[in-house]
Amino acid sequence: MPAKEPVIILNYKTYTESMGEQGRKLTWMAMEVMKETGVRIVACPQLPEMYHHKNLDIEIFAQHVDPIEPGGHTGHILPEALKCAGATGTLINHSEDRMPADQIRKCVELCRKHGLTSVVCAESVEKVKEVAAFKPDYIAIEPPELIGSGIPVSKANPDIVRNSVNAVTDPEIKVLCGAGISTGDDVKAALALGTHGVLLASGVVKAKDPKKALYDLVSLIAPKTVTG
Ligand SMILES: O=C[C@H](O)COP(=O)(O)O
Repeated sequence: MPAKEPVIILNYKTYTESMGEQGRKLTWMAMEVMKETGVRIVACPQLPEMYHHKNLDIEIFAQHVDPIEPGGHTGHILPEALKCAGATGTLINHSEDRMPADQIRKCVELCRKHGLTSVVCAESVEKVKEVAAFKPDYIAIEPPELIGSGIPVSKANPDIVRNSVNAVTDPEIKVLCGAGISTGDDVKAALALGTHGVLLASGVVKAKDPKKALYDLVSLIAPKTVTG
């Protein structure tokens, strides 16, 4: 299995480029790059397709979970069902799928109960502080205005990343950053600011050559020589 840190979380969002067979290919590419370079990569495929990514040698996180117990919750996503589908973790409160603070807290608690890794997204340092009280495994700071922009948060707004890292005093909680990350340089800058990795999507999913983009992404942090 991959090295412990840092982590690259690749969110497939709902792009057509990450759907169906293309989505499966993307997961295989991520798996190959991870094996070859030793950098931990986590894939977040589209939820209805999670089963197609099960039992591969790569961690799979969901893009969302709901704060519910088994029962009558039509259309919702049950933490237990994510586990059945092969997920070992989930994003919570992504910028494109926000939830109120009490629901975030409940999701984190349910993740803990069911052994799922929780990655809570936050749009500001204030939100980082608020969700840190819920003790998720990861907090990803993502300024919404930079999401999908190709302008990396680690270079465009290093202060929000640095301040988020400093705001989390609990050593058990790891801080990631996301928005506009697409190159090895962007990842290196994110780590230099004290993060444990990045959360990204379009820089890889929408790249002409996603495998090349993945190799570039890990090129400056890989413990093994990158040949791709
Ligand atoms: O989940 C990923 C983030 O929203 C960042 O998206 P992006 O890499 O396309 O900017």
